[in-house]
Amino acid sequence: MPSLGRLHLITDTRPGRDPLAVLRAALPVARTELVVQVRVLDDATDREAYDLACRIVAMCATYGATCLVNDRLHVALAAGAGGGHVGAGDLPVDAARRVLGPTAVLGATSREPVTAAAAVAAGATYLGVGPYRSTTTKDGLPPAIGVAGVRAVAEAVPVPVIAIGGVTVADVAALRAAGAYGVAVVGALSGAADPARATAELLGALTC
Ligand SMILES: Cc1ncc(COP(=O)(O)OP(=O)(O)O)c(N)n1
Ligand SMILES: Cc1ncsc1CCOP(=O)(O)O
Ligand SMILES: [Mg+2]
Repeated sequence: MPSLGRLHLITDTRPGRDPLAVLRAALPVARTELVVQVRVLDDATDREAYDLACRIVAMCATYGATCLVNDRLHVALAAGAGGGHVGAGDLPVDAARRVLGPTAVLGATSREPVTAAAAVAAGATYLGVGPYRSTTTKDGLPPAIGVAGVRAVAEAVPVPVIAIGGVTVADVAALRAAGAYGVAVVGALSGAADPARATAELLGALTC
């Protein structure tokens, strides 16, 4: 299984956003430390998801970065991605593992230690833990878990914990101190005036 990058960039495919431009800026900076998660809107077709995933798989390959696909594991397989990410409304983790096979990267969403440990037992190789803070990027999220919530999960599992939800560069030191291995972001890169610089700042905080 490949080692996991610490900076997870989740594609922002909302109207007016340009996920490929953000990726073109981030990839040369973060290279193997970048994990790109292809996340499309619910109303996107599988064809649209597949086309985007294929482009991102190819871009990642140039830099040794890992591409994962959110939710749609058949798209991950078809596009040759390194794995996928599932949450409560998606395939259960054990089923996702069967779909992806034994060597794929498989992320699972978790917000507390008991389900986190169960996800690892079912085959998750990392956990997306949050929301750390409230965020406007996704509707309908449960309350933020903060640093204490991230720490509780990190202490309970032997796999990398990736904190998600409203994460900015200013949060990274505290999250790392709480046991997070890395962070997943949408807005911190997609909304940045200079995504290359924002990538360098996040990476610096993650790897110091
Ligand atoms: C790294 C990471 N962590 C959590 C999530 C959220 O996944 P999920 O709960 O399935 O919600 P959607 O992203 O599918 O709306 C994630 N995608 N990545
Ligand atoms: C998909 C998802 N799941 C929990 S928070 C979130 C969105 C994170 O986006 P941002 O980094 O802009 O808060
Ligand atoms: Mg999901």
